[in-house]
Parts: sequence; structure tokens; C-alpha cells
Amino acid sequence: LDKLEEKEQTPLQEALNQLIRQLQRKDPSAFFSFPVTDLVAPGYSVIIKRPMDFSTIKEKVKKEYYQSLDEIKVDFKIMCENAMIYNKPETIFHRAARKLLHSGMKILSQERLESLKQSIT
Ligand SMILES: CC(=O)c1cc(-c2ccccc2)c2ncccn12
Repeated sequence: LDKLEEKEQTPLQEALNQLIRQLQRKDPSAFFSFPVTDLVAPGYSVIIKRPMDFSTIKEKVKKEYYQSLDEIKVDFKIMCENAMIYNKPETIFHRAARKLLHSGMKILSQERLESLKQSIT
């Protein structure tokens, strides 16, 4: 397939993208859409060892990095935890991360993922 022809999405990729859409709806300010830069967050790349954001997660889905639904939970948690490490508790980013992590853990709950897994096989 040349670059222009989008490859067919596997059922796993479709399920992952559906979860990401649900998670991104919980980030209405789009604080987590793209990588945090040292420009907006001084020293970020020194403090945060494993940067993560939704665009990177989507890229990893496209490259078939995730072999199961559960693996996205790891990157989602890192993304939220990074924001709670770098940003002080009283900031909008820290508060948004706490809220996103809480609602995201419901969306990525074991029972939700179990039922989604049934629909993939
Ligand atoms: C997620 C996060 O830590 C974050 C996102 C942003 C951000 C998101 C969208 C547009 C500009 C900055 C940010 N700015 C300063 C300090 C931290 N941040």
C-alpha cells in the first residue's frame, strides 16, 4: 500500500480508537491533545521522563503498538500522572489531570474492557 492509501483498521484498532474518543471527550479543554513543550512548560522534558498525550497514543494505535485493549491504560495513566507531577496541585492542569484520570479509569474499567473484548473476537 502506498502512503496515501489508509491501511484497513483491525477490530482492535477500531476498539482502541473508540476508547480514545470517549477519553478525549473528558478533556474538553484539549490540554492533553498534543505533547507538552518546554516552551509552554519550562523544564518539562527534564522533569518528565515518559511524556505522553492523546496524539501519541493515536499514533501508537495506528502503528499497531498496542497488542491488547489493556495496554492503552498504561499510557493513559502516565499521561495523567505526568501532569500531576509537573503541575502544582492548585493549577488547572493538575486539577484537569486528576479529573481526567478518575473518569478515564471508569471508561477503561475491567468490565468495560471485558465486554469490548467480546465484541472484537
Ligand atoms: C498537560 C499539561 O501539563 C499541560 C498542557 C498545557 C497546554 C495545553 C494546551 C495548550 C497549551 C498548553 C500546559 N501548559 C503549561 C503547563 C502544562 N501544560
